[in-house]
Amino acid sequence: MEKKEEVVNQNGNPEESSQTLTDGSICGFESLHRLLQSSLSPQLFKEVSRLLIGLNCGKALEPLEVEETAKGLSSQHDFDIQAFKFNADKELLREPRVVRVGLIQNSIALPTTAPFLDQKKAIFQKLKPIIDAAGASGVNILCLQEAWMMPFAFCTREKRWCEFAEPADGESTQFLQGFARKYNMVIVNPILERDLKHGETIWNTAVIIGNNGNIIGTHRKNHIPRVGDFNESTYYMEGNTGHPVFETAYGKIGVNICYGRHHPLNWLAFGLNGAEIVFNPSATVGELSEPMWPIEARNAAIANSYFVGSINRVGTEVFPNPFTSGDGKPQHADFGHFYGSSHVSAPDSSCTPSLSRNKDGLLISDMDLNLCRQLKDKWGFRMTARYELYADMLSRYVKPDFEPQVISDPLLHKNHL
Ligand SMILES: NC(=O)NCCC(=O)O
Repeated sequence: MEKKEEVVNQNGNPEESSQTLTDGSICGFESLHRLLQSSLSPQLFKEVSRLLIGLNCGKALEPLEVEETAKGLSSQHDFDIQAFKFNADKELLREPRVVRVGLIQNSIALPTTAPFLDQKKAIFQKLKPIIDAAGASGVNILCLQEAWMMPFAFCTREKRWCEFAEPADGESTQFLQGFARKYNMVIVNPILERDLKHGETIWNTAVIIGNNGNIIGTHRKNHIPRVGDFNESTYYMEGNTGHPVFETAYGKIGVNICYGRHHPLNWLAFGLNGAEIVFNPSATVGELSEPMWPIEARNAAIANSYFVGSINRVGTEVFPNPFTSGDGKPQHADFGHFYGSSHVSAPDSSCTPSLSRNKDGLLISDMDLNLCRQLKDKWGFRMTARYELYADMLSRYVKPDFEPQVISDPLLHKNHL
């Protein structure tokens, strides 16, 4: 993205103009990475990048050439494509296990006032060329954003948005099954699920579609936000599927849906079940969580010796009726800006630059899954974790008679005067 005309304050620093607020950019740049690249000398940028996004096998992450058909689709349909390669060290007894992973971030396609069926169809249409670009690029595992098949209406608390919920084998899954077969691709399909066999209850679910177009299984979001406008508990309950890891043709994958990323034990459980890649399909806004976004994902990748694919939707979704969330803020009709910034984090603490903050995009990453075990061997986190200490602590903590282990200074309340 081109740098926009900059508004500069008296100290010579760029100032937030109304333009930067409304177009979702950072002072006219599509991402922090691009801002730094454009503002620093090449030498300084290299050094800042080393610290900010780390090194993979001692080197800056390798960019990959984007495939021609995919390039054509991206310019025709106005979405970004970026591609990178995570290497692992060469091993003597194992061949490299390189998997190509795709993440898609997007805005909704029609205003939230349009008829629901039109909105849904328009999102499907919008996604089609982006998924085709992933397929043409040879992506093996593709993940979409949280509840990609609808506007993220959970701020409103209006029940009519429940109409978007669909069975795990419903329309969205059927739509994606075609691509899975066509491109021999595993697809992670995060939807608002209606469970027909259990009284039509609603869940926030990821359906895992195998590369033969079959449904391998589902995972339901474990942790539900009750923060700011994220009134999601109005719509669905805490998941009942545990922390499944799905063994696919291309690797063992788990899905930690959105707000679950704030819970280290949630990440841990997917790791203990053997995940090599954990996807974090999300919907979150700048004002609430942007500084946490890159840190939590990278920390999870490091602590659990797996790759993390973080995806966030893009844009500002305005709803027909204003709402409040009991936080004293004036009534408003949107969540704020969904800041995109999808990226991949690796167990060696490297990560890709983020996709744009304000544009649809496809991020492609080749990852040698051998890196997971190499990092386990190097750092030994699994071996030094002392799980038994924490199992004991937690089993005591969940009992009603738990007493925190606090040793007070006996002189704490003594009057020294
Ligand atoms: N969708 C969702 O869980 N959003 C919560 C906001 C956040 O965790 O940043």
